[in-house]
This record gives sequence, C-alpha cells and structure tokens, in this order.
Amino acid sequence: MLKVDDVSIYFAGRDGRAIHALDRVSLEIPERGFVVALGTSGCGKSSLLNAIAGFLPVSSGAITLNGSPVAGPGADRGVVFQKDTLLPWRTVLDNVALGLKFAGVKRAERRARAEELLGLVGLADFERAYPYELSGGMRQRAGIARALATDPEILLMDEPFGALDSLTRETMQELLVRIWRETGKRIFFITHSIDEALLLGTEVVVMSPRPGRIVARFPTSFVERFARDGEPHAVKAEKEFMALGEEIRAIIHRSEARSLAA
Ligand SMILES: Nc1ncnc2c1ncn2[C@@H]1O[C@H](COP(=O)(O)OP(=O)(O)OP(=O)(O)O)[C@@H](O)[C@H]1O
Repeated sequence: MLKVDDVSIYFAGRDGRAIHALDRVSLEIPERGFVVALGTSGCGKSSLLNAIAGFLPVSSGAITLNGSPVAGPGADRGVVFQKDTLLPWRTVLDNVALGLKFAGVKRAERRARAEELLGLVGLADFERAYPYELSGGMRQRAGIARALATDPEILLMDEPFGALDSLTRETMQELLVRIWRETGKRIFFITHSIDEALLLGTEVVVMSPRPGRIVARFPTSFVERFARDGEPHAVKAEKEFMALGEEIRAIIHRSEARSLAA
C-alpha cells in the first residue's frame, strides 16, 4: 500500500510569504490501484507526485510505501514525466537498461530485461535507435519501459500524455491500461483532462488550488470496460461517464471560483 497521510507542503515565495502548495492531503493507493489526480494548474498535483517520488520533502505529514517511510528517490518508484528524460547519446535499449546498471544488474540480464520491456511497450524494433529518431509517443513508450525496468512497486506519471496529439494520446492510454493489467503495478497519474481521468482511473481525486487540496474523490470502474473492449469512444458515450464528467467539471469550476474569491 502507498499511503499519503495528512501531507502539507510549503514553498518559500519570492516576496517572503509561504506558498501553501499542498494542504493536509491524504490518499491511499492499494495494490493494482490506478489513482488519478485531476485539477487545474497550481493545485499541487506535481508537488504531491514529487513528494511521493522522494524528490521533494514534505513540510508535515508522512508518506509510506508498504509501511516504510519515503525519504528520497528509490528504485521502488518509477517516474514518467510529460517531457521525456531519455539521454540523447544513448540508444533506446541503453536508456531503458540504465537504472538496472545503477542497481548492479549484470550486462546480459540488463539487456534481456530491457528487450522484454521494449517488447511490452511496442518498441522491439527500435532498441538500437537514438531518442531523436523517435516520435513523441515512442519516446513516452521508452520512458514507460525505463520506469518499469527496476520492477517498481508503483508508477508515478506526471501528465505523461499531455504533449501528445489526440490520436497518439488514445493509443498511449490503451497501451498504459494494458501494461497496468499485465504487470499489476499500482499507478499514480496526473492529468488536466477529465475524460482521461475517468477512462483510466480506479479512483479519481479532484484537487483545487490555493491551497492545493483534495476536494472530491470518486471510485470509478470505466477502465474495466475500456480494458475489455478497447473502445474509448463507446466508454465516453456512456451516460454515467458523461454525468460524472459534468459533476467533476462543476466541482472544479466551483472550487476555482472560491479560491479566486478568497
Ligand atoms: N519549487 C517551487 N518554489 C516555489 N513555489 C512552487 C514550487 N513548486 C511549486 N510551487 C507552487 O506551488 C503551487 C503548486 O504547484 P504544482 O506544480 O504542484 O501544481 P500543479 O497542480 O502540478 O500545476 P500544473 O498543472 O501547472 O503543473 C503553485 O502555486 C506553484 O507556483
């Protein structure tokens, strides 16, 4: 279980005043959970993800993974950002295997594991390519393979498909759901898109800014149908999908108006 318990995060602002980026946020991501954080810009989504990743210390509260406190980055958490962080001078295969090298895994085993993961993300024919030879979607595939290389307990994904065109984005959503089902990994995923949140998540947490907090939570199961039939448009056309989307949209607008008025 990944547990975020009453976490607050403050930053020092330029004018000397503290920026309250996250206010007493709690959430749990069980095994096989796919939790999506949704909200407008500045509501603390990235701060939350960076704290779980161990890149950012919390000001108060605690984050634990299977009972152990998160005190810094670790191989038990794989991270994928909107902009890929592949090393341009290394091949796709070497990029994927890099984390294993740091973990002390032998060369032949690194190679076998990286090849297997490139197969999983549909890049088997590109292992010798360099990042500049790949499209945006392919680079994100490589990033996902790399994040999975150390067999982490959880994948942390910060708007991974935010910069992709809509068709590529759909393909990547299908791919991610397949990987989620096949590997059984828990996932924490950030998006601005209500449709994406509802399509992918087993729970959607809605956040609002100033200070960043969770204003609503919805357990969801549209992803089961998406995984089974692979037809995002049919899922999005479901009455319940549209109704929940409207409800969430209203919550976001209300909390945005409240925080601007405060
Ligand atoms: N390193 C930092 N120093 C100072 N303020 C910061 C820092 N990082 C984030 N903030 C502030 O904390 C608040 C939350 O930012 P955060 O990036 O977590 O939000 P977000 O929901 O991920 O936004 P976006 O969707 O735009 O990425 C914002 O007001 C932001 O300006």
